[in-house]
Amino acid sequence: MADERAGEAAPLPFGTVAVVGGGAWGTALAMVAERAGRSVRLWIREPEAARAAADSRRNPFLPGHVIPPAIAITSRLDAVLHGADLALLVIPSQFLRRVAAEVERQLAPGVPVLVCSKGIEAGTGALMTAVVAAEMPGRPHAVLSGPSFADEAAAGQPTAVTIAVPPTAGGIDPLAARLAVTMGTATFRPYVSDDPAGVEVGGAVKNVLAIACGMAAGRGYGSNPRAALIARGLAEMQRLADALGGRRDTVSGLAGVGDLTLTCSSEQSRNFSFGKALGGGLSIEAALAGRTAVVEGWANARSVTELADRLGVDMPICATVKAILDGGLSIEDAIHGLLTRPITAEPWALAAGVQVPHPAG
Ligand SMILES: NC(=O)c1ccc[n+]([C@@H]2O[C@H](COP(=O)([O-])OP(=O)(O)OC[C@H]3O[C@@H](n4cnc5c(N)ncnc54)[C@H](O)[C@@H]3O)[C@@H](O)[C@H]2O)c1
Ligand SMILES: O=P(O)(O)OC[C@H](O)CO
Repeated sequence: MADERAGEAAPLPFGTVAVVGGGAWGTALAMVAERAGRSVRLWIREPEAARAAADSRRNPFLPGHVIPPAIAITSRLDAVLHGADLALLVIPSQFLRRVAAEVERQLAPGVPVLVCSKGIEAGTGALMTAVVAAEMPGRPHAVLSGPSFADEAAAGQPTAVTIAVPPTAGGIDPLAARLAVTMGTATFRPYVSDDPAGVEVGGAVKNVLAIACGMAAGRGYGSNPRAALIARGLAEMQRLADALGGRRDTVSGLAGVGDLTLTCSSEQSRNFSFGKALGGGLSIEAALAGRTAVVEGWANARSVTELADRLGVDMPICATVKAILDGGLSIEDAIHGLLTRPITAEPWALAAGVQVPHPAG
């Protein structure tokens, strides 16, 4: 049988990539793009840190890695964006709006942006692509998410992610394939999707659930509670994705189950280790002390829960993490509260319309 794709031109990669955000993930993605053969510039916000990284080829946010000399590093946003034909936005979720607005003023019209932040904005409840759509009206955009510790991606360990572009009438927008070939290498494999909402919900909610798993580990709990939090957390992701117009099935993929299992089961996760410190008895201040790296789940426990409340979506684990972080609930009371909720059925049974018998008394 003839290959239906025979004769189709392969998507062309973008040649010059501006990476806006010089934390661990921005630096790792700059290294991935350089490895893929792109001309790469990296924007580090703090001038002194940018100068030091340009000289030493090291970034304290991503210790243990040497940044290839071919990657230009500067704190001048105009220099990074000038002549770029793709910009990656790799900014902590609560700062993305301001940076996106600044990039919009300096980036040539029509140049696409790939959002690599994970989170939901506090106050507005906006997904990261909604923030970009608002601050960069009409600009083509996509989101990259999935199970990807910066350290391992920078080291060239096999990593798979999802790149999602808003749907078009004709299937997956060709921009997704162009972005995939721009970033893809034999060790970094993007899959494409037309469901940014589903992908983004996975990336935002897993941060909160990783804090919950960390808290359980810090309390000395073993594998049963962690598996329960992962599986029931997935149900919360599915409900939120659904309510935001995404697909439940998307959260079964890399950006949902993939990232959830990664961050909920590894001490490498900043969210998990923050939760573990709290579970071990540290105060929030003590658990955050000395950290320069972002703990997205801390702000996102609130933004996810507020969004869920507004949409009428039941997300008891995320709400519990928020209540603990707000200081109103002890971890013991939280666990008791989650385990003694009214009996319910698993999500597929509920989706099939199964009636749940209420316990007597
Ligand atoms: N680190 C990872 O392994 C990883 C992997 C995938 C996705 N992400 C996501 O990437 C995003 C960036 O995280 P990271 O790990 O690169 O950050 P990081 O914790 O390594 O570094 C913090 C970053 O925040 C920047 N920053 C601090 N204050 C700022 C402000 N007011 N305005 C703009 N920027 C400010 C700093 O310059 C620095 O680049 C997050 O949404 C994170 O969830 C991280
Ligand atoms: O270290 P964390 O918890 O911020 O997780 C990093 C990445 O999001 C993992 O995919």
